[in-house]
Order: sequence, then structure tokens, then C-alpha cells
Amino acid sequence: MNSGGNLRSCDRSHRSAAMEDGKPVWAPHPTDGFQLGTIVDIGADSLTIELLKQKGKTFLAPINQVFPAEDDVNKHVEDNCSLMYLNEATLLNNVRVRYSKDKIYTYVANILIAVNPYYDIPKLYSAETIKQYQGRSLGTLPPHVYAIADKAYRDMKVLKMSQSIIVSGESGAGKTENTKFVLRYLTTSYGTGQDIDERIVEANPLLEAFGNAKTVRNNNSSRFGKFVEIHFNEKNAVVGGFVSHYLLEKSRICTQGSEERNYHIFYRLCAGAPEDIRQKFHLRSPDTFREHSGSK
Ligand SMILES: Nc1ncnc2c1ncn2[C@@H]1O[C@H](COP(=O)(O)OP(=O)(O)OP(=O)(O)O)[C@@H](O)[C@H]1O
Repeated sequence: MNSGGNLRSCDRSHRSAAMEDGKPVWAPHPTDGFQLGTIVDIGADSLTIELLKQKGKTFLAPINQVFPAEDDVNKHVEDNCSLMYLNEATLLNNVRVRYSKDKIYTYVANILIAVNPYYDIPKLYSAETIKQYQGRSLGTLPPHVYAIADKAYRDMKVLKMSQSIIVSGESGAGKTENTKFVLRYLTTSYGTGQDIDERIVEANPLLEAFGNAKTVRNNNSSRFGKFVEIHFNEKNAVVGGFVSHYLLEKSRICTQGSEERNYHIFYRLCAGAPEDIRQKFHLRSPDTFREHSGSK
């Protein structure tokens, strides 16, 4: 995060100069997020902004939330640190422009921002793409979760120290999917070619059956925290894995909010359990259970 700190102070010195010369600025619109405009009046602690796309239309914005815009707002960069002015608005605009071109990954130095595309982008995670990223330094290829996985692997090899990748974000952001891409990348690239590689990856559907459920925000929401370890031998090949789990939302087993569901395993049992198990657990149609629980 050091580079972020440096950039912020450099941004401040650029900022006032850039905003005084009548160049476009990003200002927080009361209803429409950051909008491009020019400053037409300066108040004590607010600025009057005229929208660039609607001449004559103005709105007020707090002075400390108005930021200088890049010269070309349609241009995008792979690393937000390469922006001339790095601020909340230019960062969001850069990520948005990239997202509109199916470039869902963007760096902030060695941090990766991922935006969930909610559809399969062709070839983004293909076997060829995995090969391309092997052994390549961060920044030599377009931003990708594979590049982060490879950097962690190379750092482990060089520094001979355990490495961690922290994946965070709101529900539905893509944490579970990106974690699986990291696992797939490491086992494919640096596995021993034995069945342990597949077993690490194949453990996920099982974990998800018991710990994931449909919520209003995500059809496959992980309802537990996960700490996934990948173990390497002295030759730096994958030899095992371990998953610790935390704080499973147990209440979901008995009651679910409207529009939400129980853990996937419940429906799988209802749909496909053999007759003896169906009888033992008194399994019927999932709809019957909802009626009985009274949670509709
Ligand atoms: N890179 C991607 N490409 C295509 N679809 C994706 C990608 N990332 C996420 N998705 C889609 O978005 C859904 C939600 O993503 P995911 O389950 O990874 O979110 P999450 O951050 O783990 O959420 P939660 O915190 O609720 O578990 C996935 O089931 C998948 O359909």
C-alpha cells in the first residue's frame, strides 16, 4: 500500500492546479454518482458544477469531493497508479471503462481489483491463458488473478516463505470464483500431475454443497469464512491442501428469509437421495418443508 500513499500526496499537488484552469472535473452528483463538469462558481465549502454533457445544467458539490479528471476520460490504464490524477472518481471511471470492454481486472500496484462480469468471458480462464501467465512478472501481461497467483508462487520460491492472498469484497463480488481460479491455476501450473491436484479443486463442489446457499444477492453465496492452504514440497510442487472454515451460518438450516434458500445439499438430497435415506430423514419436496416451517 506504500505506493498508494505516495500517489495521494502527488495527487494533491496536481489537484489544485488542475482544477483552477477550467479543465473538466469529476463531482459527486446528488443522484447520479460522479459526473464530469466544469467549476462555474466557488463557494465557502461547495462548488457549483456545470455538467459537461448538459450545458447550463448545474449542481452543488462539496469542495473536498471534487476531483480533477484525466484529459481523456475514455482512455483506460491497466494499473490505476498510472493515472495522471489518482482519486476516487478517476479510479472508478478507469475500472468502469475497462469493465465495459470486458477487462474485469485492474491493478492498483500489486493489488488486483476484480469486477464481477456475471457471464463467462471467452478464453479468460482457458488452459492457454494459464500457460501464458506462468513465470511472468506482475505487469508484463494484462491484469489477471492468474498473475497474482503466479507472483505468490514465485515469491514463495524465492523468499522461501509462506505467502497469502487475501480475497475480500461484498457478497456476490466474485471472491469464491476467483479463489477457485487461483486454486485451479496453482494446481495446473505447479501440481505433480497426480490426483491430489484434482482433489484440491474437486473439494469445492462438496464444500459449497454444505456451506453455500441462494441469497437475495448471490445464487451461490458462501455462508462461511474460508482459509485455504495449499502445501508445496521442497521442489515447490503442490502436494496437498487444507481448508479451515469459520462461522457457518447455522440458523439457515432451520429458517431462511423469503427469496432465500437452505444449503444446496438439502435440495440435492430431496432430488436424488436413495429411498432408504429419504425415509430415514423424512425427505419430501422442498416446498413442503417451507410450508411447515412457516417462513414463507
Ligand atoms: N470472473 C467471473 N466470471 C464469470 N462469472 C463470475 C465471475 N465471478 C463471479 N461470477 C458469477 O457471480 C456469482 C457470484 O460470485 P461469487 O460466489 O464468487 O461471489 P462471492 O464474493 O464469493 O459472494 P459471497 O460473499 O456471497 O459468497 C458466481 O456464482 C458467478 O455466477
